[in-house]
Amino acid sequence: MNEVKLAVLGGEGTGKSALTVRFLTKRFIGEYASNFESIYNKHLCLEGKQLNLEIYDPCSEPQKAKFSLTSELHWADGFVIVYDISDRSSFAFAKALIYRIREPQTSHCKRTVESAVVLVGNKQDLCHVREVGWEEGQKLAMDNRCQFCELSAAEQSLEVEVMFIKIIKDVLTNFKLKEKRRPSGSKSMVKLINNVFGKRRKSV
Ligand SMILES: Nc1nc2c(ncn2[C@@H]2O[C@H](COP(=O)(O)OP(=O)(O)OP(=O)(O)O)[C@@H](O)[C@H]2O)c(=O)[nH]1
Repeated sequence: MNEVKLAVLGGEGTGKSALTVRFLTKRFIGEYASNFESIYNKHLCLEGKQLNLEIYDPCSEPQKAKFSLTSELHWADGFVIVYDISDRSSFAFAKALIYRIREPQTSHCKRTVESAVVLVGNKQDLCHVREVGWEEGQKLAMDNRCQFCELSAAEQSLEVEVMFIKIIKDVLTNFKLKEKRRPSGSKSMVKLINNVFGKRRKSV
């Protein structure tokens, strides 16, 4: 069975827990205890395949967090990067997170395929006090090979579900790509021997 690990990251109060809980329970709960981190488990069936999903929702107080960003980056197969469209500083924070994920040392140390990332502009219901334009979010995402959407965890259950399902599918696609790129032990050895000796024989 496939194991998919997602980390939901972003600035304080952007709605990370609201999005996660909305996806898992279809409910919006106004306030969440934010002084502890959680890893949620969900069993899913996607396109006829069973998978085990883990979603990491971090703690906003760094001194209480068990993970450092570095370990989150290594743990997760995909990232949901959240900002609040009514809070410009949260967009700057999201940008820094995306740069960190896409930084060569991070993306290449154990990965043969780039991580799946979706940038989410949350609290779209607050668009009357918007500080970050839709185009800005879209551009940041495009420039860094991320998916992008704006939505409201408070008001849009379906959109939240679609966003999570999309990123999970992207992760599964990456798993397949990684599988293809991995040289499969004995087969590649046979290929190598054939190439070397095959060519020599031809030239004799
Ligand atoms: N208007 C509006 N408020 C939202 C939305 N999503 C979350 N909130 C509110 O934003 C506040 C923070 O939401 P959380 O889900 O706790 O955000 P968080 O990013 O997990 O917070 P920390 O863990 O403290 O960083 C809460 O008061 C939520 O009710 C949304 O889509 N619209």
